[in-house]
Amino acid sequence: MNDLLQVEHLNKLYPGFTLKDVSFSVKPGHIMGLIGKNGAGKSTTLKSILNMVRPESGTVTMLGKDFYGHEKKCKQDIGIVFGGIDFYPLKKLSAITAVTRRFYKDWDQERYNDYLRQFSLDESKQFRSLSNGMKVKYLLALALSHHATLYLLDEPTSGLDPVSRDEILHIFTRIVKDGKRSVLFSTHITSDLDRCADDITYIKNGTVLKSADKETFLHSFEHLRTDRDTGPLSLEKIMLRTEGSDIDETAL
Ligand SMILES: Nc1ncnc2c1ncn2[C@@H]1O[C@H](COP(=O)(O)OP(=O)(O)OP(=O)(O)O)[C@@H](O)[C@H]1O
Repeated sequence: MNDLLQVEHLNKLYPGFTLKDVSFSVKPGHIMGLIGKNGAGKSTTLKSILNMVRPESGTVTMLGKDFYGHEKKCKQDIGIVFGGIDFYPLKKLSAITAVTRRFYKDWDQERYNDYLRQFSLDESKQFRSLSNGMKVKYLLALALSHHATLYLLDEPTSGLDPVSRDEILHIFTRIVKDGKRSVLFSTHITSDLDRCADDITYIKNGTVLKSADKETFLHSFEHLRTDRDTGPLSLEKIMLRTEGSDIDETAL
């Protein structure tokens, strides 16, 4: 089966920041984690893929189609979550859902109601009155309720307590289990990826440092290991050492 997402040579120029030649692909049945420190370009990558910001160049093939040429059709088949966007802050959840539901041909009200219950969401509340974690859960409930094939999620677990994070990671694992769907999500919480990711893409200063299946990825950072490391390096250690901020606590 073909990759569900192929990103090739994506470039986006902001004053003071450039996303440079970003390429990677997501296989069906896989969960890919997008890591990188604050300001590395994770959100810009996801936004450029989705044409939420217009990239200078590059191609995005989604579910076998050129995304920029078939945006409307492709969007039916993808679930998207972007944190930090308080759209319709004064609207009640029920009103936002009513608009969303109309957009998706494959909207599944029963599944949506199940997620409302599972996430303890009250539809009569205004979006702005939700806690940050509840906002993320609500956006996830929308993204998960129209039988998408590909999920593109910007920090979907940030702001969630450990129990809720666990719940969400289980949902991701369940989604990809049939081998036909995929999840791409950015995160700072590398332990979430230790637990559920098949593949990792590491963005540093706007470029892809490494994109590979987790085993190959971890192996390619073996050179960062020191004599004091007993086991393989965790993703967190890899990031800390790559970014040059791995403080030796025994030296303090
Ligand atoms: N609309 C914009 N105009 C100008 N610069 C922007 C814009 N959006 C993002 N940037 C810049 O692009 C760079 C990458 O930002 P981005 O949000 O992609 O990083 P990130 O890896 O998602 O960071 P974080 O982990 O903090 O969310 C930053 O320097 C940011 O200031």
